[in-house]
Amino acid sequence: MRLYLAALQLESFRNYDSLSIRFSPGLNVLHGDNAQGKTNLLEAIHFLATGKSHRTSRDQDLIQEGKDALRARAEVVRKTGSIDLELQYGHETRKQLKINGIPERKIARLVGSLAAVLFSPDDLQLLKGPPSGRRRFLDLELSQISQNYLHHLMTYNRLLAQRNTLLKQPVVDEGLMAVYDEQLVESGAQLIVRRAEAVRRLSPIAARYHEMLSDGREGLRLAYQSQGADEGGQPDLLETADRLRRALTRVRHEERRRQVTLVGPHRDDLAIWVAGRDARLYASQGQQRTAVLALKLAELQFMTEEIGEAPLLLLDDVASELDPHRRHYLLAAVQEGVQSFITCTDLDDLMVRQWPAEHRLFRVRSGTVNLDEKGLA
Ligand SMILES: Nc1ncnc2c1ncn2[C@@H]1O[C@H](COP(=O)(O)OP(=O)(O)OP(=O)(O)O)[C@@H](O)[C@H]1O
Repeated sequence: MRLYLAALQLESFRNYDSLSIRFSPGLNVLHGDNAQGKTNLLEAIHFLATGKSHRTSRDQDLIQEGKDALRARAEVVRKTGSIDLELQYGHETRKQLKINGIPERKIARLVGSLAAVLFSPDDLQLLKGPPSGRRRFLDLELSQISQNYLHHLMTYNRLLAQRNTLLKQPVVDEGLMAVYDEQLVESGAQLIVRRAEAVRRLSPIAARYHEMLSDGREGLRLAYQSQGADEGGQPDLLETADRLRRALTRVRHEERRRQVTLVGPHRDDLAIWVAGRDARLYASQGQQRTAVLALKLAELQFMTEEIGEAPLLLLDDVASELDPHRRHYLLAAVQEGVQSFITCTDLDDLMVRQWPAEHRLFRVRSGTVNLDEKGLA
């Protein structure tokens, strides 16, 4: 089973003035020159799935230049029925969510409507880039399958910001600090336990994909690295909270000196080993591509298992970044009962002959999207 996006409407979103479009439940190819709006379209889908853009943390950037507010609306088909999802956001108004026409107070209520795995050229930096990218990879995946996780993540981030502000005061209020510490430990332990469990499950799935992609030559292993968890073990909530509490006590003086919170899930990392070596340090270009692809395919499978339906697969110009062998595996995933959206400037990169019958080809040109009736034939 898969969930799918049947229709999308945009108003004043990036370079889309007004757009209304219906998609294939199978493959959707978005073809056009550079800077026409292909990525903006995937960004809109990601925005509806997660409440956030995948490439900016500044929501204002999404509003069309010269306009006051944007609107994005999706018709999502799930096995339980269809869902009408709407997000509005303005320079003067905060983000507003409606599900089936009913306003929801919390954006976190988005979880459970639309889910997506996005793969863009930036992801190729996942291995060699800073740990924040790898934490984000885990957070995005878990936030989309669990409202509870998203709730803890938002709580943790808020507490962390408050605690860091407190640490910067000339005189630290010890009573308040003790309260923050306890709350931070509580939500932090939740994040660590959920992330570590997800990594434990992702590891063998990613290893399987990796083995296929490297013709069985190289093994891949993932581990969650945290001061609050045993590497590889299955952490227990109380034990993790205890560890975190002890770690906070240990770094107490150092934190006062540096005026920032030094332990917790915001400092953790996802370790990736390829052929027994730390890929974050040693992976070659080719090894990085293979490992990232294996991670993304594993994410898709893991989310499918968790949600009970395959999420959307959004591929932003990645086919051109991969060699034919890796591309073949990626495109095979596209055909296995997943609704996918692929942007490209050159259709030849997509190995058109292998495409399933259930597809639509769209031409994207300066903020307009037109269905090409001939399709990929
Ligand atoms: N807030 C905005 N208001 C209006 N136009 C915008 C806004 N943000 C971006 N754009 C425009 O959107 C276009 C970029 O679109 P997009 O990033 O989707 O390109 P693309 O079609 O994916 O191209 P490429 O193949 O180069 O990635 C640019 O012309 C840019 O000026």
